[in-house]
Amino acid sequence: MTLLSTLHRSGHLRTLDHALAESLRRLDPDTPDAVLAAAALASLAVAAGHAGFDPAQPQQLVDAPIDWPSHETWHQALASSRWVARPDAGDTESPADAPLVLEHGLLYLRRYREYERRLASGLRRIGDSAPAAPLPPPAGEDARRADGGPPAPPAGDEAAQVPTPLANLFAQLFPQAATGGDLQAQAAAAALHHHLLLVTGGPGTGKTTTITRMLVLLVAQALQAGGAPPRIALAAPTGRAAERMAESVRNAVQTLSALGIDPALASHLPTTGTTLHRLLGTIPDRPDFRHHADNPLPFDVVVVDEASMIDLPLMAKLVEAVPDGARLVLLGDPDQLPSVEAGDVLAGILAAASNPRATSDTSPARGGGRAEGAGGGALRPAAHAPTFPVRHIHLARGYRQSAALDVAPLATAVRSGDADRALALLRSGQLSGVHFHEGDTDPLQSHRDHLLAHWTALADTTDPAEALARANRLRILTAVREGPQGARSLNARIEELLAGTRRGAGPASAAGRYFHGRLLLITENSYRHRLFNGDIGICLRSEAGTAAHDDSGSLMAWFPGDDPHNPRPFHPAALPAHDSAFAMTVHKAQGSEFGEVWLVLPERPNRVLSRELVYTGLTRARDALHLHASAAILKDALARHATRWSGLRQRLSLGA
Ligand SMILES: Nc1ncnc2c1ncn2[C@@H]1O[C@H](COP(=O)(O)OP(=O)(O)OP(=O)(O)O)[C@@H](O)[C@H]1O
Repeated sequence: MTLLSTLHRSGHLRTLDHALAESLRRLDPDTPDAVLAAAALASLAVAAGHAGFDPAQPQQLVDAPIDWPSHETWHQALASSRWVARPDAGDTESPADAPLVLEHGLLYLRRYREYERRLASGLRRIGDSAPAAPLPPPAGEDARRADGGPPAPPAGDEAAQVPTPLANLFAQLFPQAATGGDLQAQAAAAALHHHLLLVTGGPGTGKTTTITRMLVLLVAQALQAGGAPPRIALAAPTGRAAERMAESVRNAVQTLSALGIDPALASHLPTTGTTLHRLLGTIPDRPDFRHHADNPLPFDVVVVDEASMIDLPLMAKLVEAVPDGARLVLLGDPDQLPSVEAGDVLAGILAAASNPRATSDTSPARGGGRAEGAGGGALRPAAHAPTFPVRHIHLARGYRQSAALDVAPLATAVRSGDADRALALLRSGQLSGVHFHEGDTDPLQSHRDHLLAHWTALADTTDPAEALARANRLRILTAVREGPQGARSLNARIEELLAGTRRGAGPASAAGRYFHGRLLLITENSYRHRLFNGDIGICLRSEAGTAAHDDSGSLMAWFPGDDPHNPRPFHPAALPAHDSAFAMTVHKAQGSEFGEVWLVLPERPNRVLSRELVYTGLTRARDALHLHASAAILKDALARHATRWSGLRQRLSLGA
């Protein structure tokens, strides 16, 4: 049997993957089996979140006892195939008549190779655009970049090089900066010198606070130069994340008056955030946006939160829409799961940003081979000038103190894969708000009443904004969608339970029905509805319908809009693809926070389990964390990194 049919018959390929290979065979019946199978795997790889397929590690994509061709065999067949382009230079477009591209050891679907190329070139364009007031190179030091670009200050020195007219304001904003070592101050000062800035850190490390102060500095700089204040956009991949970011910025602005900052400066800061889709301008039924290279965004500074969630196509389109001379500031937590869709873009940028000769204080690269490094080190002093014009500062100190929840020590152990420490912390019961239900993988049985009380209470209100806010007070998060501990089966059970409650929101037969209080999760992007993968809504009957005993036609599904106080109603039958959202996967919960998180890991080992998944899940909790898992599964998860194949680091580092 050929490799293609082995993969197909064993159910490892999707219809789409197999159809691609079959169409190549139809066009040229002499196409070798190795090429057909690799084409199908390149298509499957994208669905698994990779930018391309690595023929040296097929078992990472398909975990089955298959007699794989050797890497050399595969490479030779691909390199000599008419379907596979091998561009001479990384920054040139690959020919449109070859659907596959072999580059940096990966086999790409052409479209994804082009996204990666366009992203790399867009990032370099932004980083290369000279700052408004370039700094002179420090005496005696060759600060010229290796690629001959404009002078860049040595990493870590920006806080000491704030231009004199801004020095007083800077000292007010960052009182600790004078003593040195204030990474928040360095990040803000870096924005004065760099157009491409990456500020990373875990929850509560002050990323938004820092960015707010950085924006005040940029406003002051523009005003002092006699210009208009910069036009600033705040954006995030999901509506919820955008809303959270804007709220944090508003909170940070309030603290400015205590520092004696002129309120007139802060008045130029935006008070609302937007999703990336809205920022770029969706066009109904099309994946393109209104803003692109030829119609750039009307902003001078674009700040994007939750950058780890952004996939390759979206990041490429964003970067191309950033106008020449504008700044792009990416905020994110590199220890979180990579984006659901293809990419792991943040990891690629971080890996390119970290200088191989610089000292790094933390995480080893995620996975091996061509998987990108996780980045995540503290400020990395450069031993020599980097070729990729980006500045990366990692904020390590947590500031958010919650008397209710002390999850930080656990998050640190999980992030570093220290299972013994994580288990000791969990078993000690000493972390406030953290509850370990060891060996109990069914919270619906062990904590039925508590959980049901939350969901039935959702049906007590008919005010959509209030209901959406209440819904966020508790969420079950799962590692997987299928299986007994998967989101799908938990949702089905929850709906059955709700159907049986007296006050209950649920219908007699829950499956597939819309009922008052049902939580919905959108599972595809719909530009027409402006509803996107991961958006959460709630079904509510109108005031009149509430008294009725049946689910009358007045039931609508409400989703957050631009204004959090004014959710948008949709007729349930007209919604894009969706599931219930009483329980949801950690992947879908990225960018959101919930009061109580009930994190349920599966009973059996699963390749999807990783330290990034557990870290992302537990850092979604604001007030309480309940972890349902066995010690063995937790150990298994923490031993694994979520790896992705991508050539972005090579493109950015090599300039190709
Ligand atoms: N240097 C600082 N000194 C004291 N408090 C700080 C400092 N920086 C931030 N904080 C406080 O820590 C809390 C978290 O800050 P912030 O919201 O900026 O963090 P974040 O990294 O953006 O968090 P998240 O990733 O969860 O959105 C806020 O209450 C903020 O006021």
